[in-house]
Amino acid sequence: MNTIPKLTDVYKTHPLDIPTNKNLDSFEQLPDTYDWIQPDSFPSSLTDPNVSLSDSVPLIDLSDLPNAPHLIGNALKTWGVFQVINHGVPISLLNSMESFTNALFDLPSPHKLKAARTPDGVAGYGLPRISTFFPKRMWSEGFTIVGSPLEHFQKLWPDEYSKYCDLTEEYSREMGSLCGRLIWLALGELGITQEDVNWAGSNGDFKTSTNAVIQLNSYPICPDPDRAMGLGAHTDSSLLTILYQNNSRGLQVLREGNRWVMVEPVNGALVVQVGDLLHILTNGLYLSSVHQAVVNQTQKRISIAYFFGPSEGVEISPINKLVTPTRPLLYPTITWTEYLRKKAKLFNNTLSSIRLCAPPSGVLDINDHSEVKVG
Ligand SMILES: C=C1C[C@]23C[C@H]1CC[C@H]2[C@@]12CCC[C@@](C)(C(=O)O1)[C@H]2[C@@H]3C(=O)O
Ligand SMILES: O=C(O)CCC(=O)C(=O)O
Ligand SMILES: [Fe+2]
Repeated sequence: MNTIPKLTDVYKTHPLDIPTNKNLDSFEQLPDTYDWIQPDSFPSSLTDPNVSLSDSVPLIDLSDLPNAPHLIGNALKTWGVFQVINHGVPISLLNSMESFTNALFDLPSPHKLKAARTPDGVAGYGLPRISTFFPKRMWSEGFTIVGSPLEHFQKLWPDEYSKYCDLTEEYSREMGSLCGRLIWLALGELGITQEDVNWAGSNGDFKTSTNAVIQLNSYPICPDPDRAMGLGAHTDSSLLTILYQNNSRGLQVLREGNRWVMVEPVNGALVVQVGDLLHILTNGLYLSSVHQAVVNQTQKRISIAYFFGPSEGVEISPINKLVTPTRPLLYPTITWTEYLRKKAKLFNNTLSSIRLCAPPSGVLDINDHSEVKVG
């Protein structure tokens, strides 16, 4: 019998030793290794007067029925991202997670390194794996949680680990149920019902058929933010990602493949982004959001990403109903672990590498944007 590869084992075949950042707070000047010079070749609405400021990421009120589903469908077809309010996740829980995230990154460096991610592991403290695809260092640090964080939290907080375990568990539960709701609203807009998604579980609650990864990000104050980059341009591999960025700017999304738009923080709002697997599931109809995080000189920033994806054994392929003569099958069948393995090698070229035919117009080809110009 074949054993199904575990999410925590995806990088076993492709280990990478990524050095962690020095204490970034100690720099008064931007070291050359962090100088991206031109972070990207696209104009940004912050710096380029020709980029319209009215072009902003849709903000959707989830309690606005009957309009919300249609607004979500539109946002995901044209942007691949929206912000949501009245999402049902208690604000107090978001605040607690934020305090916890700050507490984690405020620990002294040698202490954080007790929970360092190993070269062949997924979970733990360190620079995100994608940093190896960029010639310069990213101005950030991260902590990845897959399954139970118990072992790592015991090392970080020998006395208080259990309250932090409970907190992340509650956060996962709330985010998971929000993701389930959002996925059905989004798929409903494409005429998809529960019968069309055989892996969603008997009552369509995705409970046993999904897996989640939580990524905590920290972006210390940067002495020269225009030359630095917090997290380089990428798409998420998930089905859906829910990002909490509280009141701090930094997240930018690529609009129509040619300009960066800042996702302006809205109190209590969550950012919802399409990941590569939902793009595959919808046969390219929903756009996988290309995004990056920039840094600033005035306040440190944290963000919390919740990646919602299918369980280890679940095979994702474009939903039959979304394959038509005018919209031929765009992607093959793939599991999350298989996809992550490919992504570890091909990064922003992964989607196009598995594509079965040329995409219809409207499907963003992130291929063209994977190259970061330095110098
Ligand atoms: C389940 C996931 C999702 C991962 C890989 C693996 C664990 C960590 C996630 C992130 C977190 C930071 C950005 C990203 C782009 C990265 O480098 O690591 C994400 C990546 C992905 O969405 O591809
Ligand atoms: O910090 C942010 O705003 C973006 C984080 C992100 O894109 C990620 O963790 O995948
Ligand atoms: Fe991301």
